[in-house]
Amino acid sequence: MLRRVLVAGYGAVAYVFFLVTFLYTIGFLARVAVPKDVDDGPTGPVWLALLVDTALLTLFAVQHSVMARPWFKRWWTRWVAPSIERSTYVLAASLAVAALLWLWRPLPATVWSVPDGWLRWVVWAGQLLGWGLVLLSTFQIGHFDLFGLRQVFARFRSRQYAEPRFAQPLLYRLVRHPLMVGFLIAFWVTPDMSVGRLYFAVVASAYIVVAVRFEEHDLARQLGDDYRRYQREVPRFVPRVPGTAGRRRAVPVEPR
Ligand SMILES: C[S@@+](CC[C@H](N)C(=O)[O-])C[C@H]1O[C@@H](n2cnc3c(N)ncnc32)[C@H](O)[C@@H]1O
Repeated sequence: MLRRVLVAGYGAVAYVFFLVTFLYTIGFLARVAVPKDVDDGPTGPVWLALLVDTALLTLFAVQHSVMARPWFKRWWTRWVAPSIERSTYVLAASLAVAALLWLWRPLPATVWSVPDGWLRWVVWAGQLLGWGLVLLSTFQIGHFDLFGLRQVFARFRSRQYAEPRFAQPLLYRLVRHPLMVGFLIAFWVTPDMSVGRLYFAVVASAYIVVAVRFEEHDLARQLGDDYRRYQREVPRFVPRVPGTAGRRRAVPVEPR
């Protein structure tokens, strides 16, 4: 019983830590309601800021991509119980984000700034829409599975955990990566773009473009022709314009 309580507690702590870093990231990029944002921090030579920021972004990218690979999961679940595998991944990812938020070095020179007025509010709304899309997408494919909570609570209740099926809810019929589209919108749609924030947006976007290829490679291996058909039917990031020749309905995909 104690072990099951500890597992559930560990999952809950990992989830809360994720929520805190996620909300902080929104404030960090928006420069709202956080003590240290993307344009704050120790100043110094540009080369040092670029070096530190690149190292922080690389740490996140390597952690996120390596730990998500099936071969890595097979390897480390020899030591880490499968019920806390996802929570540990979430904890590691949140630690990498926390390090980035804490140690990020600013390059505050302005690239663009939208003057006060209605357009500025429209741009803010666009950024909020991006974050909303991120959150909504997680719920479409199983928010509590993605962040490890269902796994630890299945263990707590001594139930067998079943991975969610490969789903094609609304957003996933429009594009294959709505969650990443949400991030791209949140990173780029901003009324105030500094050099440091632009560097963050460029590197993070490049990482997203590479990371989804790894994810698709794994999904194609798991689901075979069904996934390859889904790739043909549904665009990666940009929805098709209704009425264009390429528009077709997505086909059902077998469960994972
Ligand atoms: C962080 S989520 C990102 C999902 C997707 N790349 C996106 O941007 O919306 C990554 C996890 O989602 C899973 N996944 C991707 N597409 C899915 C779908 N249509 N249904 C269920 N799970 C999916 C992947 O297997 C992976 O474990």
